[in-house]
Amino acid sequence: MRGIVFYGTEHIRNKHISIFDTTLRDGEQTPGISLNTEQKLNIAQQLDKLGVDVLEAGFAVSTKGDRESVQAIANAGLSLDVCGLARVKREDIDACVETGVDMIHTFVSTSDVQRIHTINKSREEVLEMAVDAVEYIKDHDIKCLFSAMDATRTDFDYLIDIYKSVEGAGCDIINVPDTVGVMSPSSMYNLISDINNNVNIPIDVHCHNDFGLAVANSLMAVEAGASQTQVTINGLGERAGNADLAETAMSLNSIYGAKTNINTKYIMETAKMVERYTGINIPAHMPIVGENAFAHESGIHTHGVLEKSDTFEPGIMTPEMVGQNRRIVLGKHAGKHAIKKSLETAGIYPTDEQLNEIIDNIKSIADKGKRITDADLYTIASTVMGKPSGEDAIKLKELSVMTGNISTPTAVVKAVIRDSETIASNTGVGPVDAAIKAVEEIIGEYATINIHDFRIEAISGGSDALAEVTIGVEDEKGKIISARSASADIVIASVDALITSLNIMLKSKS
Ligand SMILES: CC(=O)SCCNC(=O)CCNC(=O)[C@H](O)C(C)(C)COP(=O)(O)OP(=O)(O)OC[C@H]1O[C@@H](n2cnc3c(N)ncnc32)[C@H](O)[C@@H]1OP(=O)(O)O
Ligand SMILES: CC(C)C(=O)C(=O)O
Ligand SMILES: [Mg+2]
Repeated sequence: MRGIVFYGTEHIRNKHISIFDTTLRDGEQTPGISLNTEQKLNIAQQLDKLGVDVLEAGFAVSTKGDRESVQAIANAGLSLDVCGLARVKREDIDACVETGVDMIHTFVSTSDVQRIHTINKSREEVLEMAVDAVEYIKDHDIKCLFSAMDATRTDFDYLIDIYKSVEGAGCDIINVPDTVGVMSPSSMYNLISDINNNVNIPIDVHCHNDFGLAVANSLMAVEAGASQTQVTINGLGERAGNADLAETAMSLNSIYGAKTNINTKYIMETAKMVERYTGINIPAHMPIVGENAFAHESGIHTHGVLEKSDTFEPGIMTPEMVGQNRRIVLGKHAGKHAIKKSLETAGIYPTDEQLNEIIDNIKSIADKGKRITDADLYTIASTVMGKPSGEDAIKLKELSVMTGNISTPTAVVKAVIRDSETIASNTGVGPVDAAIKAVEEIIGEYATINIHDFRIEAISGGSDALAEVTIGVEDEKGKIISARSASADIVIASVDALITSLNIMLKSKS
């Protein structure tokens, strides 16, 4: 049942749209990001697995490192086309050619504001430079993509002049960049339709997100006839970034019914890899890949979702399709259906009266602004139901850490696990990391630790503040088990929260 989603866009249905990923070029232009060759190669291999058609690997002339990365990716035997960026300069094009790329993306400013204030050339000179660059690329028998930079602020007649000239010079595909993200969706539709009426080669679009319209503008460009869109993982890129790959590809796939080569089940894994390498966190509410994209807390929603997920999810896009998990979160807005289900999943069956008391307890904790962890839920339930929650499998006996400016942070953990005493030590980037790794070491044969989230908050002010740590550990089935602990010692709070969630995990396994 697709409701009204195809209304007026039937012409895109089943049309193949090529996905051009520029995470390693425009994405890396995000202020503060620099990826090394190994990271770029790993991302390139992941993007190949994801099914991207063209990958812009970098700007070869810009640094030695970029040249090496582009070369390594071009020679990695990937199935996608590897593209390198070049100004309309032979030196830049030569640098790309030497790396062995399949495609060269050459660009020049065409808007008056950029032409006058950045390259200081007349319109005629820019046109000549563009044609010369395209001819030079084609002399090397390499696919050529030409971008009229700042196309969306360029005089239309001149823009058409330049696109027709590069087409005449043998260019394979033209790109229409909305370099500073100023288009509205309907203006983008009209512009691409008009360009499409004037050229006979494929059209690609590159939209920036200054007004949050990058994905909408890319989709309108496709509606108007563009056959390729430029995107980045997690929407990275200059300023507010570029159109996000996941949002663009999933909209094309699920809303329009268009065809892309994207293997959507790898979307989440790719987003997480790029998050890890770049250090730019994915916001919780980001569509598709955000932690909350398929999470439900409100009672009315969770009740519906537990009955049938389509009630409060798009339905045409499920978490499974994109490698995500659906989560039911307990908190201020939770209702009895969700709380009952969460307890039943752990084998806890309260009476209606007990359930009401558990709900009251949860709501009063949540009203104080606290998150409800699994550990809170089970503690409340065992108190209300008067049943001990069972013996913990892991009992911490000793924890010691050594840290300082000249010593590597090291932790030693001693614990009794299912009646046998174990001791382990490990090092880390800080004392908390070292302690968590030492726990990982002792627990190794019983469970795999996959920490999904980790939050530290100071409860009071001052250097003697209580640190509150909330930890979420993912089990083998993708279920996240959360627990919280507070202590004046941040390492003790972290280890305690971790061991509490592991004990819940082990109880549910036995
Ligand atoms: C919208 C975009 O994303 S475009 C891509 C932007 N990406 C980057 O700039 C990242 C990598 N860039 C770099 O490492 C450097 O800017 C380089 C190596 C390319 C050039 O560095 P520099 O020679 O130090 O010049 P600088 O960056 O200060 O200025 C840009 C130069 O390129 C020229 N230029 C800019 N665009 C073009 C173009 N498309 N074609 C030809 N020349 C161009 C400018 O006129 C200026 O030349 P000038 O030095 O003769 O005045
Ligand atoms: C190089 C070009 C396509 C670019 O990144 C832009 O115009 O934003
Ligand atoms: Mg850009």
